[in-house]
Amino acid sequence: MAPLRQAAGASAGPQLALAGIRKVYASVVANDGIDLVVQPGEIHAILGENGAGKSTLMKIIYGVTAPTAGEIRWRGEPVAIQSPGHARSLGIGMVFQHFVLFETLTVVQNVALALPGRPDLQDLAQRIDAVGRRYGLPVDPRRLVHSLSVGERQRVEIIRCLLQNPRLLIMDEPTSVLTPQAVRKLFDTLRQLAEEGCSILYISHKLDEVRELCHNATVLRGGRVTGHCVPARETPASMARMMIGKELVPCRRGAPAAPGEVRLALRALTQPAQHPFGVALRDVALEVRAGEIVGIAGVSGNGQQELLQALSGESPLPRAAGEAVSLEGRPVGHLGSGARRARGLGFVPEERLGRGAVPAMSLGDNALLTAHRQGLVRRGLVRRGAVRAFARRCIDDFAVKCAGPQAPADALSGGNLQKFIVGRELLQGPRVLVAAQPTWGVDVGAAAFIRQSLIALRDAGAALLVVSEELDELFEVCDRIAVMANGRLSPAVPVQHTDVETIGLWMSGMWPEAGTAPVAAEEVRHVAQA
Ligand SMILES: Nc1ncnc2c1ncn2[C@@H]1O[C@H](COP(=O)(O)OP(=O)(O)OP(=O)(O)O)[C@@H](O)[C@H]1O
Repeated sequence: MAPLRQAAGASAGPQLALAGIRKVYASVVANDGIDLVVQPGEIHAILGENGAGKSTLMKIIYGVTAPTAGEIRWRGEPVAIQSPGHARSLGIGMVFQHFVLFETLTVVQNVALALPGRPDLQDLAQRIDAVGRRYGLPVDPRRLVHSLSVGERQRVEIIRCLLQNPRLLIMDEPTSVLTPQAVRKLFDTLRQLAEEGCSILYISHKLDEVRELCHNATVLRGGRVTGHCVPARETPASMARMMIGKELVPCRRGAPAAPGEVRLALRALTQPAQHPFGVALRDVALEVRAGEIVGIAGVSGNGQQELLQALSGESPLPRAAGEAVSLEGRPVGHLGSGARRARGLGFVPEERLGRGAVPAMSLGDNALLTAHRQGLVRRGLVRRGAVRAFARRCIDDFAVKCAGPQAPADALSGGNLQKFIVGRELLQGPRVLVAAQPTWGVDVGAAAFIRQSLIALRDAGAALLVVSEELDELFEVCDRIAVMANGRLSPAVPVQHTDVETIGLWMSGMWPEAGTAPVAAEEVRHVAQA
């Protein structure tokens, strides 16, 4: 662990001071009298369960939304931040969880769009190079964004902020899409920035990372500040306790039941890239049996999205050949998503707003979209009472914080909507469940609960395929793990025969071919270095 450093320039007076910040949405008090002080050079974590009010507070600081009451002091002066442009002019930058870059433009064109006036592109490219070198964020300004990895795209976002010389950088869940190596690099950059006096507000559910990086932390619960701590003096478990107000129950995975019959099979699934930036699937083969959870690891952008589309049948583009995907021995590759769901497939997509749920529709109507076979429709008529009751069960069983089944999906915090979508699929008792990033953006308590629910579904005899970028999560819930790299899928190996390091190395596409003995991490590294 990196040694705890004192925030640089802590004596210069606060960079940011919030007093009594309150934000009321129609039916929810999202922030309720929040006080927060951030010193120059301080890396300050904001911790809290899903729906605690973290994003709302950051949106207020970045001028996206106005507080209902309270005072913001920026470098000692009271200020009303009117817009993100105003925030940037003050020296406040924000890197959003979902990057906002134009894929068909180059790096330098993207950066130019965020700067005032019409900067000279050649001069700007040199400045990008210079900032990249200074902070260890190498990226070629002439490259098109679509050709960059997620880690490189994040570098572009950070460079874009740095070119505006921020005094405060807000980072919302910055590591959720990064490889462990990219996380190390990001932390080096953030520490360097802090040493130069830039303050950083850091939102994350990954408590071990918070412990390693952040000088101080403020804990929110129910829109209020409920605690402060120095993360280096805490454990992830003690911080989780502060966040959720009780002891975190670790996930328990008993011995797997002997797996039963093959429920989901992929056979020689090959398909060309479906758009210029897509990935071709090459000879993908996999079997998932009743009573087991198979995980698919890999860095995003290696064909996972294409694989998920081939599995769900959602893609409007030509589908796979029928026999390439089969459910319980019957070919379904040619069928659409409705027909597959009718055969017992449940699906939790990666993208919750837009794919997992229709933003403007109520939770009840969103439940109806995939669960209508659960007695919610009779003789072609929607049974409104049954719809409400089903949505209510999802809300209660999965502790979704919301105003009720009538709440629109886009009024929920990210983590709460994720819990609702997972609940909706699990409560249908699917025979096969395909789940992509099931705990993405979900707080530690809810993530443990979701993982336990996946294991319970396995123990009830379902076959589960979990696609996740979080290796720890895959090792916690899965019986076997495969790796996706460049459109190919490795053999699925039992978790007890592999480790995080080996799977991490397989992500570069180097794994032993089927039929040969599993290769240890040491050997793969040796080959990779040769
Ligand atoms: N536009 C909105 N309209 C109505 N309610 C909202 C809106 N945005 C947020 N809320 C509510 O405000 C509360 C706080 O949400 P916020 O997104 O700030 O939480 P969070 O701590 O960032 O959660 P997460 O970790 O899940 O992202 C939640 O109850 C949420 O439902």
